[in-house]
Amino acid sequence: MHHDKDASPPPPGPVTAGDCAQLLADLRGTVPLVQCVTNAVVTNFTANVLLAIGAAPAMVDLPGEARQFAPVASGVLLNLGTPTGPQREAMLEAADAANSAGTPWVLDPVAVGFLTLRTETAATLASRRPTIIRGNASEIIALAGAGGGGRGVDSVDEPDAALDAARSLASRHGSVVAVSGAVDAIVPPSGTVVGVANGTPLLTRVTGGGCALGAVMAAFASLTPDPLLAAAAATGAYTLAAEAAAARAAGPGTFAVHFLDALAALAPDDVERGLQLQESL
Ligand SMILES: Nc1ncnc2c1ncn2[C@@H]1O[C@H](COP(=O)(O)OP(=O)(O)OP(=O)(O)O)[C@@H](O)[C@H]1O
Ligand SMILES: Cc1ncsc1CCO
Repeated sequence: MHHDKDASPPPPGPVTAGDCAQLLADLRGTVPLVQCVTNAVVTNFTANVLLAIGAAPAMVDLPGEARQFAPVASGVLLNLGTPTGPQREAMLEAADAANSAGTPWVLDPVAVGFLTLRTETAATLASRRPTIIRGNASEIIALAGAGGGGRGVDSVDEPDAALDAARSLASRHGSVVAVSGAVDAIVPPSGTVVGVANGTPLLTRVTGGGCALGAVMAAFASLTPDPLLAAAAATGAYTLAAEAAAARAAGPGTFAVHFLDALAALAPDDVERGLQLQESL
């Protein structure tokens, strides 16, 4: 793709493609250590995605160990996909330990709404002020208390409908809220919403497409004090790699394999050239 810097329009908002590209370069230089308390379905995929992009995964999800690890981790992901009792305990202690140590952390409220246990746990975790809350439209609407949730782990709502819910969640908890969809919306506690228009529907045809993105956000959040930039840069790098993989894939199976290759091959320059940021959501 040809890109002429001089002919580019001015950056669309507080986040620029150049800032996102630089953050990917920083990630490669830093190799952030990401503690994941995540679901049984996506654990292996998530660890491989982190390794492929240039981070280091650690699936430390035992009570007692989770609080010990969070202060030494670069970033923490708490994902409620298959929330066993011990995992819920581990998440609560990891959130507290991360907050005490200043470790950024990401909450992914998978399938909240209809299911009481995870919904209550998600509300408790949200009140502990995650750095970033990441979910699909139905999850964000349900966590904000505005809807009943999706169909299992999948969204039945459009991201547009989730924008108001995301704004209210973001200001309530002081978190950046990232809503995934065809255009991902990244919503700060106050100020301008950033849209990332990159991506491919194939990301919704493999399990963990959203869950692994949460882990990548935790990696990026360790690199900057600006969680809006971190969430946008993570989403941009992730969805650009997905586009490259989709161009080579025959279907979901080969997509997943090509996706790991594309994450590893993605260069900061690809982000600078290919990122499609939007401001007016
Ligand atoms: N229609 C679409 N077109 C392009 N990309 C999409 C589309 N829907 C989702 N995506 C991308 O897929 C990724 C995962 O989003 P999705 O909404 O599927 O998450 P999720 O439902 O939480 O996933 P999961 O629970 O399976 O991990 C995001 O990066 C998003 O950009
Ligand atoms: C399929 C599934 N069920 C619980 S968690 C999960 C992974 C996608 O969120």
